[in-house]
Amino acid sequence: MRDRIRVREDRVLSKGWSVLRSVTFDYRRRDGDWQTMTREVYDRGHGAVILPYDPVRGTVLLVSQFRYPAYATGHAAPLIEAIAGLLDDTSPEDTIRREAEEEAGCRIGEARKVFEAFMSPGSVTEKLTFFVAPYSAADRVGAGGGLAAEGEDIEVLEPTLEEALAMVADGRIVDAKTIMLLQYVRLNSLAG
Ligand SMILES: Nc1nc2c(ncn2[C@@H]2O[C@H](COP(=O)(O)OP(=O)(O)O[C@H]3O[C@H](CO)[C@@H](O)[C@H](O)[C@@H]3O)[C@@H](O)[C@H]2O)c(=O)[nH]1
Ligand SMILES: [Mg+2]
Repeated sequence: MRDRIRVREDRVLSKGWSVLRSVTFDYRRRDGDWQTMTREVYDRGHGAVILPYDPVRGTVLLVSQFRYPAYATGHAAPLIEAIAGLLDDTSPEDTIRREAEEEAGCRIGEARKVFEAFMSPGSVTEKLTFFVAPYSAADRVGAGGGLAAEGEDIEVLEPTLEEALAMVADGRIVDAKTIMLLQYVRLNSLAG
């Protein structure tokens, strides 16, 4: 694609927690014609996400937390999600270990990377790296809850995989990364 894209202007519209740019570029269509377009691009870095599953008890570890952007669209309940975090200059593997301890008080042993995915590629640069890992009750070494100083107020949930999939079906789980990992664990028969 590189010979089909010429960036004309790259302008920062907003630089706060994240960076919002407006990029104007020429794009050579498949039929050879050039077209100029402008796209807003939201950059908040990359992230990583993990779903710990207990192969013996058939449970998964999830977290529940208030998400203002979801609330603003009318989703009043806290979001039930897989454990996730922004990379903050660390590798995806180190990030999911740190986040599993901080958010869910869970020590992660061997984690398996299962795929990477852009979650909203029309406007958001973020790519998520997805992991699963077996855990047992003995790996729950802390209370979790997240970092209160950063505004995190996280509840740890431990449903069975069946219960979690039922929550996807009835709309109690509406977070894409979480649905993807629950389905991965089901498709690969990892948690019963
Ligand atoms: N001050 C401030 N803090 C923010 C802002 N946005 C996020 N934060 C804080 O930054 C921290 C980010 O926490 P992480 O656990 O590292 O990230 P996350 O919010 O859980 O993000 C994960 O889930 C997202 C949603 O699915 C993913 O987009 C992301 O990649 C990651 O996987 C939280 O304390 C959050 O409150 C902001 O605009 N301003
Ligand atoms: Mg998080």
